[in-house]
Amino acid sequence: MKIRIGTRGSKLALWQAHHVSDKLQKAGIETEIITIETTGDKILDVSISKIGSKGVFTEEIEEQLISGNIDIAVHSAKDMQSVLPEGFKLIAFGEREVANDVLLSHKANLNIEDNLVIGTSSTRRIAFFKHYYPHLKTVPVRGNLQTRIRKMKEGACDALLLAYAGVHRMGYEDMIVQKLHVDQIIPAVGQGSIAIECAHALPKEKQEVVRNTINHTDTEVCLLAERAYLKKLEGGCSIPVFGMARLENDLLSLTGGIISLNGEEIIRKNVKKSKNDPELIGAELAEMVLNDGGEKILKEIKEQLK
Ligand SMILES: NCc1[nH]cc(CCC(=O)O)c1CC(=O)O
Repeated sequence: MKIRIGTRGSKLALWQAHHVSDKLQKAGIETEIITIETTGDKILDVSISKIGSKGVFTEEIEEQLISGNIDIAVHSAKDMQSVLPEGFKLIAFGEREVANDVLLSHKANLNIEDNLVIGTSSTRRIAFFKHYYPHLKTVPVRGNLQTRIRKMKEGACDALLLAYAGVHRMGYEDMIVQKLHVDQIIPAVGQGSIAIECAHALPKEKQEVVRNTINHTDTEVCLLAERAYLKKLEGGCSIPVFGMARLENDLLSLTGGIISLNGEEIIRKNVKKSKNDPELIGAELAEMVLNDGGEKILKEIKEQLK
């Protein structure tokens, strides 16, 4: 059996594809990595929230899954919409890394109390920073990690706000100047984990081999809860919705919410229950968040992003 793995061409995406490929090879399975360029990779000058988040990084990859050119696609879990297009599913989640965000800079001795310019295009990060660090200015910086670092060094900003997972995978840990705490700057749903997508039509034996080799059960339970929450919030990646689940023995603790674009209003809730039905926990959290002011914030954000 040979598994053909589709991936975007960024260094981070390739790292993730090779990570999955190595695991499959260690399990005795032959692999091949196929790089696919997506619309999201081509459009670098426009913020993702403006080109529309739906599938800009996935559409071309899904075409290859349907045509059978590739068997599976490797993605960052947090880049995946909560509802996949008809005919596709996620069959495995890789073990999650530390999920927090970090500030990265080429300048030593930066202090978050200083008047820094922070590079980020994420509405969630911008809103959280407006809330907790109102003295800081944010500027949009797009592109893959290497491009963003180059733009920072050229003077676009003092520091970048990024997921630790990507920074770690790319080996830029020595540039981390501050770790943000997950209880304060709550990560995006799925942050730090890898998701494997396939077409429903992929032969069952291949699906099983991939799932058995790659899936990390504890991570999967957490991500099912988080993604069920995201689904109810109708959160595309441009909506500052956040959520992170953790296992505490047999209990699943899911904290999540929504923050207004200007950072002024935050709704943050927690549901902790038996891990047996993670999707129910996600749905329950969504109901609490929506009923307790989240619905109003969500409506306002959709108006503002139009
Ligand atoms: N939105 C881009 C993206 N998708 C996944 C990661 C990092 C890796 C991960 O969270 O798994 C990043 C970069 C970032 O947010 O800093």
